[in-house]
Amino acid sequence: MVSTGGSGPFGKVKTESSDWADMVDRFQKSALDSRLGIPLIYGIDAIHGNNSIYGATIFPHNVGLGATRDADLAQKIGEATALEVRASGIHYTFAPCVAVSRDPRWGRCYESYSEDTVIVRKMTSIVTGLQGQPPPKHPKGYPFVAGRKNVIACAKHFVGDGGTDGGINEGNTILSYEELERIHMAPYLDCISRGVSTIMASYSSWNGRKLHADHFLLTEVLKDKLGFKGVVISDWRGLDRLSEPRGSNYRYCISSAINAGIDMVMVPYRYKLFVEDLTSLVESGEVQMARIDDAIERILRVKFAASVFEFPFANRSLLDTVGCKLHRDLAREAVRKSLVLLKNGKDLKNPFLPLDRNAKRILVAGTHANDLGYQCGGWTADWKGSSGNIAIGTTILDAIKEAVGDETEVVYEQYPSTETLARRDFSYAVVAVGEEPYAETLGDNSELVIPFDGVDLLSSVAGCFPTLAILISGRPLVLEPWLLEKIDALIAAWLPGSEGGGIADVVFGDHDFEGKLPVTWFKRVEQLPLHAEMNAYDPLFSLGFGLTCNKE
Ligand SMILES: OC[C@@H]1[C@@H](O)[C@H](O)[C@@H](O)c2nc(CNc3ccccc3)cn21
Repeated sequence: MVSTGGSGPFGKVKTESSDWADMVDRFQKSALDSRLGIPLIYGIDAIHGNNSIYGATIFPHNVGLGATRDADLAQKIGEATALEVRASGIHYTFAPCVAVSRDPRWGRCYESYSEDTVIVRKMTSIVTGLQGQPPPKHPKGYPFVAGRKNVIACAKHFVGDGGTDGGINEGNTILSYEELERIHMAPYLDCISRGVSTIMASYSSWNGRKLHADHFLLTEVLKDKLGFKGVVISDWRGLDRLSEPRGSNYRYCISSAINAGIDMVMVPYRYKLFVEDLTSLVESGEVQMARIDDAIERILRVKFAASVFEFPFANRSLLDTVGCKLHRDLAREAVRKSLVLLKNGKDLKNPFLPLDRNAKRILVAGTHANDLGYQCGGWTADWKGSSGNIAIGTTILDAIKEAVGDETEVVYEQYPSTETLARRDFSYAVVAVGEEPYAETLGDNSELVIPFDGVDLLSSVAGCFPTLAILISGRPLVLEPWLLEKIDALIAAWLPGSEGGGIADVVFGDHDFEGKLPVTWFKRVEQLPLHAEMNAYDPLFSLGFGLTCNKE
């Protein structure tokens, strides 16, 4: 069973882990009472913590983790996420996304660790965190889940989801097989070596062929050549997208996908029709029983590996791990390490950061200074996320207030008034601007400008006071030279999640900046796609760029 887009226990807005455990266990009891008594697995998109559940630790989205390049950190985040997911009775997360995002216009770029395959490959360590470390002699290609504190993982979306033409979500990746293998397929070999239990097919196409119906890539390459012995799962209504109009000729769609190598299908609505049609296809011989046997064998293999036969129900002893200090401290460390310092002072001899925590009076402003939903981004609480107190955590404003000295006055105005801008008694200003949360195609964007009049806000404040700009976004956005000149310092904070304290830790000098750009920062959208492998590479900030505060 699958929860997507915020679906969960009925009747509750801020559902908690125990509510989910109650719900999943009820479904599980029905499964065990069925004819064969085979336990179900319950899946959810726990992609930056157990992000659908209120009170869960919300980690930075993958683009921020890519800026850390820290494989050990990613593994620890996987371990923490697995605990919080199992506490809610859920066995399976549709994570990690190992897309190699080659164009920031893509609405899912923040789910990708990097435009650089090497960085994405490094961050697949999260699979080991989620599932556990396979023993040395574990057979290659076979799924592995260590125990009740681990979850079934899902590498997605196979293959080339981040390489579509124009960054169009669910679009077409136009590459030779060699380029597809080198750029987009490489991280899957690492996931398979780590014992990943499932791999999700991409909605996108390769050279005009839909991945969900591509026998060559799903079976001949993934299963035969790479030896993957886990489950290939479809995306949500991925089969419906195999025909036009979407969902028509469903029997043909089912036949194409199952024969291509899809083993498990996400059918949220028309599941009865699915069962009828597939049964009919097997009876007619259009789908061979051997294909069904292969799919069932893989599904049972994952369920046995995940010990759901032995332990089908929620492990409620883990409930006290949800949002615990250990996990929040880990998330705060991840935030610290993800921040990329793009500008520090109007000349190198006068660095602007770290800020004076004992300044007399500071102004905090901007749409993203006091909005937990904005700093968490999409796939938080529900599918596309939202503004407001949708999680438990610390906003940038909260963090600044906690970090400054007792004598320091913090004045907060989302949009500073003319009276405030006319004052001359602020030591400096911190202005947080950025994108509103988005998911999938809703995030496709070819302008990539800072929304909510963020540029005007930055300009008006920086025209009055020394100003640190913090950009909360899933990707690089347009930064005009005049604006860069006007502000005193600039941090790319990506989508940091619940622990805004990590930003204050670095801004006030308790820790230095470590983050390096995981993606190219373009000058103009007309340059796109623009990545470090290209000959004509003229970015505003290169892949790997990032300043530090210390002199050496
Ligand atoms: O949530 C399940 C999957 C997810 O794992 C995939 O990465 C993603 O491509 C995906 N998209 C949908 C469809 N999105 C949706 C959003 C709100 C309500 C219903 C469906 C589901 N899923």
